Amino acid sequence: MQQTFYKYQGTGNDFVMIDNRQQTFDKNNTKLVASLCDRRFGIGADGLILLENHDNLDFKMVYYNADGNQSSMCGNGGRCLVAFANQLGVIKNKAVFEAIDGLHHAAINGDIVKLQMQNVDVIENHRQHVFLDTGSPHHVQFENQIEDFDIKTKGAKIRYGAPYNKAGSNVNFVKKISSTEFRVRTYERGVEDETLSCGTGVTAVALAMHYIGETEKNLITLHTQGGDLQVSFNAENGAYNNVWLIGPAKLVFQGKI
Ligand SMILES: N[C@@H](CCC[C@H](N)C(=O)O)C(=O)O
Repeated sequence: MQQTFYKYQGTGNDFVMIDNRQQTFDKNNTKLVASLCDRRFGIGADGLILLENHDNLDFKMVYYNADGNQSSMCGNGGRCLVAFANQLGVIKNKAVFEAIDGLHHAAINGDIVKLQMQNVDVIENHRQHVFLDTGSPHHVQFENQIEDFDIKTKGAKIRYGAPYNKAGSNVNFVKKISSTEFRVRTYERGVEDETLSCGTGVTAVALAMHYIGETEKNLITLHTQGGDLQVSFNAENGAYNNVWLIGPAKLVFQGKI
């Protein structure tokens, strides 16, 4: 049976979207997911997302990295899924859905999708980096030569090294532009390369920069390779709530597999 797929992107972080409300997709087929995400032999994407029915909420998000494995939360993917649900008529401009890290509220206005992220109350401030989990694990460190830097090699070394080892972490390199603007490049676990943008990654950078005193603002613009995102939050004694990831999410094309 042929299956319709949709390709979405959020600041260049791109995803294959499948409406799996009828449970027609072969969910445990890692090779199939990886082959659909392959940029030469497949559709090409950083990840694949299933939109599924939920008993009490608008829908459920099931996220796979480009390597074909289910993974932790994807912020840009969540924003793209909200745009997809809106396009399908599953929601009308507002959503509450379940992802692997819990419940998410979201709102869509034109191309702009606002996604509420999980509260963060544990942030590790190490000598050379900050580590936190914003739904996915993120290592954050400064890099002044950020424009001219081998993200893939340097990112992989950190991602596979101690203390992360096989389970790994996403790795974000940051340059401060001002107290409201930071430049970010991200090496993504499960893609095992730089992606043009990472939603949980820029969220981690915004909270980390506030936590270590690089900013006192609570609305931060993050410049990624694929465009600009914003993160807003409330800070209370080193803990963060009411965290929102804001930016564009767009349909690129659709087809049949
Ligand atoms: N692109 C993502 C992050 C996806 C999850 C990540 N690759 C992992 O396995 O931790 C985002 O926008 O948040």
